[in-house]
Amino acid sequence: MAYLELHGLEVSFDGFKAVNGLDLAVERGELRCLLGANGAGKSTTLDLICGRTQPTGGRILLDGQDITRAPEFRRARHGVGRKFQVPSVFKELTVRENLEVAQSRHPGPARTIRLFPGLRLDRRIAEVLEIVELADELDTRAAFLSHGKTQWLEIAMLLVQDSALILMDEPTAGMTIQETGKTSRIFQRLRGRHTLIVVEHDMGFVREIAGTITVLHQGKRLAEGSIRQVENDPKVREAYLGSGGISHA
Ligand SMILES: Nc1ncnc2c1ncn2[C@@H]1O[C@H](COP(=O)(O)OP(=O)(O)OP(=O)(O)O)[C@@H](O)[C@H]1O
Repeated sequence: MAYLELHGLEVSFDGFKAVNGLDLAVERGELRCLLGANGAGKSTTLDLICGRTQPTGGRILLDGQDITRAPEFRRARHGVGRKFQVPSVFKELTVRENLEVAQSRHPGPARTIRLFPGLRLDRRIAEVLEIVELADELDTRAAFLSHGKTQWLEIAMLLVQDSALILMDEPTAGMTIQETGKTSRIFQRLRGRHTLIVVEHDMGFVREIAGTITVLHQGKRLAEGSIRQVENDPKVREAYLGSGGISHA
């Protein structure tokens, strides 16, 4: 049994099936990319997994437990974390304060380390700051962070909550090439420690990070495999016909 399983998942908005019998299996520690043309159902799939949208059919199993009807807050307690395109950091708080607030929502054992006299930092926060390369911004107010750093802070907020399954919608949108490169390094560090499902249009980024890619089309799984396999899949080529192919999605 895979860590996350979707079986015949379905959601209908006024009769329109945005997700239409979707089957998906993601192993623990995997980094899975979801691709598909506009309107294919990618964001809606993330909404269904995190509980923001209730399905009209099918089942969602997380670590063997049926969470199909579980409310969003309970899924968050089970370790489902969602990062949206618009960051939800507290602009008036510093990086450190944002992480402390995030952690206080899901407190783990208190593990503090001494940085220098008088300043103690939770060990997990210190680890996460290294992962997202924000250790130098500890006392910077979030309002003054660049776009990329704000996105990494939000990822860090999910990490300090020990989210086991992290869902991200276009994490590199609006980033510079350098920021995208750094995001790819961050994701490589997360691989194996967290399970990630990433909706992304930037194919250069997908090439750098992806193991297995799932291509959605009209709310269903159209293809799955390595980047080479999906790029060469005739069904994928046909679905992207007119849009310049998957590399230009
Ligand atoms: N709450 C809603 N009510 C009605 N229709 C919706 C709702 N949410 C999504 N849809 C429709 O469902 C379809 C799938 O939308 P979704 O946002 O999941 O696509 P997507 O693959 O993420 O596309 P994009 O790449 O453009 O973000 C679209 O046709 C969209 O208009």
